[in-house]
Formats: sequence, structure tokens, C-alpha cells
Amino acid sequence: MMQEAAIETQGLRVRFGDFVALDNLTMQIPSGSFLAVVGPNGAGKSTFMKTLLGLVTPESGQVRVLGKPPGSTPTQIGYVPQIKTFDRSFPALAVELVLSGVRRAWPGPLRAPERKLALEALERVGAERLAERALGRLSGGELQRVYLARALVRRPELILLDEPATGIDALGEKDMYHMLEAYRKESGATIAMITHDFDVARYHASYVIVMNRTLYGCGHPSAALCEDCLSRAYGHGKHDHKRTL
Ligand SMILES: Nc1ncnc2c1ncn2[C@@H]1O[C@H](COP(=O)(O)OP(=O)(O)OP(=O)(O)O)[C@@H](O)[C@H]1O
Repeated sequence: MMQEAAIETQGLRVRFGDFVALDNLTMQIPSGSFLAVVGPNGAGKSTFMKTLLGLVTPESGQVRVLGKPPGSTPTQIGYVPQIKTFDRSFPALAVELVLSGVRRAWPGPLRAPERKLALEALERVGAERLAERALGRLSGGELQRVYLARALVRRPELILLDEPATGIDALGEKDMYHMLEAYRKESGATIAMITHDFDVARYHASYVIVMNRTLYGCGHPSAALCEDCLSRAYGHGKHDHKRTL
């Protein structure tokens, strides 16, 4: 039987006013993949993820996520946003942030079964001790773990992570990839992750897309991360992926 695609796009195009952020993206990402999305700053990686979530509407083209139009299966998708812009003065506890992933709205009083779910998710990412901590008192890496717990709490079929290594130390980063990989193996879920780290894409991902508004590489890491694909996506053979525009 042919493996079903978890993410499928055909001629996807997204425009913000005069600016074309995504153009002619066509891909099929098999279910159960660990996908790494790489490309320079401003390449449209976050826009691509937001399109998969149904938060950005394409100008043209087709998109199917878990076989459905974007936004129609929110409970089957876990999302870890970029945390660097998160306002930590927001008065809430870690356990409440995790629970917002169950209810899709900010929780009121916590019911015991929901609280148990949230604590299990925190435990899964090694952060159970943070449950009662105010968000404002978490370090960047701790907040990232709490977001991961939130993404996992409904045991989703697809997890989308936007630069999840930001703010995590090297050991925490390694732990996170192992934890994601364990979850993928045990559940058969698909994981899609934006990263600026080619080694992470090469050694942790089973599938890679290299993009800069359009696709420059797509497939097995060794094929997608080829010298030519990277130099075309990053421009003039410069592979310094941390540069800012
Ligand atoms: N809502 C919006 N309105 C107008 N322009 C936008 C909007 N969202 C994104 N853009 C523009 O689209 C381009 C792609 O942005 P996006 O955040 O998707 O890039 P990225 O690849 O995730 O970048 P980075 O690696 O820096 O996080 C940028 O030039 C950005 O300014």
C-alpha cells in the first residue's frame, strides 16, 4: 500500500500585499516522517507552517494536511511556535499553558482529569517540576519544554515546531530530539521542524525541504541538502545560514 502523505502541497502560493512569500511549493511528505525545513531568514518557513495550520490563506494552489484542508483537524496537530517573542509577563502557570493545548481556549478552573493529562505531558518532556511555576519565572529552555508538553498533550498525529532549539542548551536540545523521535516511533506521528542547523537536518531528519520562497531541495537529507540546492537557496554559494538579511 502506498504511504499516505501527511503534508501535501501543489503549486502553493502565498502573498502578503505585493510580496510573494511562497511560490510554487509542491511536495508530498510521507506520514511518519521527521521533516526538517531549512532556508535563510525570511525564506517563508514560518509562513509555510502557518499555512499548514490554516492561519495563513494561500492565494492559489492546493494544501492537504493529514488528508484534509488546513485548519480542519486542529486536535490532531500540535504546534510549538517560535518562543523568542513570547511575552512572559502573562500571568499564568506552566500547567495552564499545557492545558490550553487541550481546550484550545485559555483554561478556567482546572478539572482533575485534565490536570492529570497536563502533568503527564510535562513528565514526558522532563518538566513535571515546572507545573506550578509562573511563566514569567521560566528560563527560555524551560518555557520551550512547556510548549512541547502543550503540543504533545493531545497525542497529535502531526507536530509542527518552529525553531524549537531556540533557548535550549546543547544537552536539552539533544534530549528534545530523542524525545520527539521516541514519540514518533511509538505513535507513528509525523514531525515537521524548522531549523537553522544543517547537522540537525542531516542527522535527525528522515526528510528535508530546502526553501527560499520556493523549493530548492526536497527528499532524503543527503539529496535535499546537496551543495547545489543549498547554494541556490542561500545564494552565491554562501552557506552561512545564521546571517541576517
Ligand atoms: N503577516 C505578514 N504580512 C506581511 N509580510 C509578512 C507577514 N508574515 C511574514 N511576512 C514576510 O514574509 C517573509 C517570510 O517570513 P517568515 O517569517 O515566514 O520567514 P522565515 O523563513 O520563517 O524567517 P526566519 O528564519 O527569520 O524566522 C518575510 O519577509 C516577512 O517579513
